[in-house]
Amino acid sequence: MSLTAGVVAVQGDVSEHAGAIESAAQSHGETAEVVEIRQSGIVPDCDLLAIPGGESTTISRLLHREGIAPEIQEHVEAGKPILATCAGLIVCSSDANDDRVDTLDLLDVSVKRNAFGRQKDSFEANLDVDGLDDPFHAVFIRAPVIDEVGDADVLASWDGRPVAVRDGPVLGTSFHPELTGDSRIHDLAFFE
Ligand SMILES: NC(=O)CC[C@H](N)C(=O)O
Repeated sequence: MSLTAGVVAVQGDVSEHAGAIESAAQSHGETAEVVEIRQSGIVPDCDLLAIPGGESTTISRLLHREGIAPEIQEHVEAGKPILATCAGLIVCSSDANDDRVDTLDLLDVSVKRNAFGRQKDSFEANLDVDGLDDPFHAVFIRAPVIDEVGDADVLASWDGRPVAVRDGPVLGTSFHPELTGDSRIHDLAFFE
C-alpha cells in the first residue's frame, strides 16, 4: 500500500521535500504519493507531513486562515509523524518569541527567529545526529535558534546549540535537510 505524504505548500522547498520523502520511503520498500497542502481537507488523509522552510509569519497565517492548523494538531494527536524544517520548526514550536507567529505548540521548544543571522550569514556544517551512523551535511539559511528545550529530545547540536529536536511524532530541524540529496533525516522522521 502506498503512503500519502502531505507537504505544506504555502512556500519553500516543496519538490525537494517530496523527492526526499519518496527516496526515504523507497529505502523501506514503501511507496509514497506526495500531495501538496494549501487548503483544509487534505491533511486528514495524510500518513505523514512535512512543513518546509519559508517565512514562518506567512506560513502560520495561512495555516490558521485556511483551517489547516487544527488538522495538523489532530494529525499529531493521532500519533502520525511530522518533519518540520526551519520556518516549519518555528511554526510547530511552543513559543516563537514573535507575536506574528501563532505557533501550533506541537514541539516543546522555544525558538528565536533568524538568530543564527541574516541571509549573508547562512552556513553549512557537518552534524552528528542521534540515530545516524555518519555526519549529516546541513544547510542553515536564516535559521532559528532553539533556545529552550522542554519535554523534547535533542538529536543534534551545532556550536553548543540544539539544531534538531524530537517531541514524540514531531521532528524539527533548524536547518534544511531537503537541500543536499540526503534523505536520512526524512527517514528518521517518518520511518524510524
Ligand atoms: N529558511 C527559513 O525557513 C528561514 C525562516 C525564516 N527566517 C523565518 O523566521 O520564518
